Amino acid sequence: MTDFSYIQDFVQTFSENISEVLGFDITILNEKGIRISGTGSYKYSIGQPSPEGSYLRMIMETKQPAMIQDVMKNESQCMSCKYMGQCKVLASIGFPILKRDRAVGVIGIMGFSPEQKERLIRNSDMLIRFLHHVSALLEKKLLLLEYSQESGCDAYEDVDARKNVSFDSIVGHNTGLRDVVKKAKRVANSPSTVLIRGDSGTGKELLAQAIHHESSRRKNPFVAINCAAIPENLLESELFGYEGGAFTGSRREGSIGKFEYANQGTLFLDEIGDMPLSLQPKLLRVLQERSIERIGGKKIIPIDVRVIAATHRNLEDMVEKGTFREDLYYRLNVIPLHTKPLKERSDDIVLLLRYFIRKHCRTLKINELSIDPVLEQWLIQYDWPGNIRQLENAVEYMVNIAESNTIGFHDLPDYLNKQENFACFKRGLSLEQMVAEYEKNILQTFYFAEPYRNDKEKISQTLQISLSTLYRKLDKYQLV
Ligand SMILES: Nc1ncnc2c1ncn2[C@@H]1O[C@H](COP(=O)(O)OP(=O)(O)OP(=O)(O)O)[C@@H](O)[C@H]1O
Repeated sequence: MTDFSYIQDFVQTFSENISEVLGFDITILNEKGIRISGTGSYKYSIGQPSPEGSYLRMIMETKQPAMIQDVMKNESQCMSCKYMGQCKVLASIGFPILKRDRAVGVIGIMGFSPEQKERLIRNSDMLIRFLHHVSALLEKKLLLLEYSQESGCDAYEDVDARKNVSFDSIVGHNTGLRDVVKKAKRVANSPSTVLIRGDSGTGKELLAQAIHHESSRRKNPFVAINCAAIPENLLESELFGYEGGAFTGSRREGSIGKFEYANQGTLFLDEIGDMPLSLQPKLLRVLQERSIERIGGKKIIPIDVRVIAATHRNLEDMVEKGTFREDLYYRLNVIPLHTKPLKERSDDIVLLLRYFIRKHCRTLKINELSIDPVLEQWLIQYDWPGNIRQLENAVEYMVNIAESNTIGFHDLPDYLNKQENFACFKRGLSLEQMVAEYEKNILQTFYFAEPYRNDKEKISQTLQISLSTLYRKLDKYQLV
C-alpha cells in the first residue's frame, strides 16, 4: 500500500525547494486526489481533495504527462473540472507518479502569471524531463518506505516515528496495559483531546500512533512534535506557521505549521509539560476555537486536528507551582491514559524480550536466537529505569553481539550490571541489604529457571553450598 502521509514533511519541503528554484508553484496529489503538498495558494488546501475532473486527476487516469498551454482555451482537458470558470492557472505541466507502474499520485508545475506561462511553454521539454526525475525519486522513496515497513527495518528515517502501528503492535498481556489499550480503543474515533502520562520509554508515542491509525483519521497525517526539543523562540512558528516576512530570517513565502500539516489527522504534542508558559494561552485558544492564526498573519484558518498530548511530568504539581496553566491542563486532560513503568509490569518482560529478539534478528537477517533461561530470569528482575526503550536497546545490543545461537550473560551490555548496583544504592539500602537482595536474585534465578528449575541438588552443587544451606536460604527469602 502506498501512503504519502508517511513522507508528508519530506514531500512538502521538497515541493517548496523545487518551487523556489524553478520559480513556479508546485502541487502534488495522492492517488485519491487529495492534495498532499503545495506551495503558494495551494498550501491552504493541503489535506483537501482537489477538484473533481481536474486535469491533474486526469493524468493519474491516463498515466501520461500532459501540458496545458492555455487553460481558458483548453476545453478538452479542463472542461470537466468544476472550477473551470474560477481557475487562476494560466499554464501547467503535470506528470504522473508511478509505483511499479501503478499511478499513485501526480505532480504539477503551475504558472499563474503571463511571465510564468511564457517561461513554462518555452522550457516545457526541460521541465518534463525534470518532472520525470522527480517522479522517479518519489517512487524510490515510496518503495524504500514499503521495504522498511515490510522488513521492520528502519531504512527510511521518517518511518521510525510513524510506523503503521495498530493496537496489535502494543505487546503485552499485563492487565493494566490491556485496560489502557481497551480505553484507548473506545476513544480512538472521538475528537476529544487525550493526555497520556507515563515515564520515558513506556510507550506513550506508540499508544498515540495506535489511536491515530485505528481512528477514522488514519488516512491523514500523524504529526509528532517534541515540545522539549525545540527552542522556545522556534516552537511557536513550528506549531502555528508564519506568513512571509513575519520576522527577520523568515522565508519570503512563509511556512505552514504542524497544526496545518496535521489537518484532518492527529497532532501528537510530546513532552507537553515542557511547553513554555508564554505559548500555553495560544495553544489553549487553538484547542478551544479549532482555528489558528499564523505568526504575522491576519487570517483565521479553521483546522480539524485531533490532539494527543503526552508527558512524564507531574502536571498537577506544575499547576500548583504556576509553571503550567490550570485551564490548559483541564482542556488537555479530557481523556487521561497512563502507561505504567516496566518494573510494574514485569510479567510482560518475557513477551517483550521474545518480540524484540525476533524483530532485531529479522533486521540482521539471521535465524532467531534463543536466550539463556538464567539470563531471562535476571532480565525479569532488573529495574529497567529506561523502561521498554532501554529493554529494546539492550536486546538490540545483545542480538548484534551474540556469538552463538543463544544469548547469554556475557552478551549483556556492561551498563546494565552497573546500573543494577546503582539502583540498589539509590534506594538507600545498606550493604547487608544489598548483598541479601543480590543473593535472593541469584537463588530465585536458579530456582525458577531451566535447566535448574526446582532441582535443589543440582543448584547446591552449582553454587557450591550444602543442600541444608540452600534450604535455609530458600526459606529465608520465602522462595519455597
Ligand atoms: N508495549 C510495547 N510493545 C512493543 N514495543 C513497545 C511497547 N511500548 C513501547 N515500545 C517501544 O519502545 C520504544 C519507546 O516507546 P515510545 O517512544 O512510545 O515511549 P515514550 O513513552 O513516548 O517515550 P518518551 O517519553 O521518552 O518519548 C519504541 O521503540 C516503542 O515502539
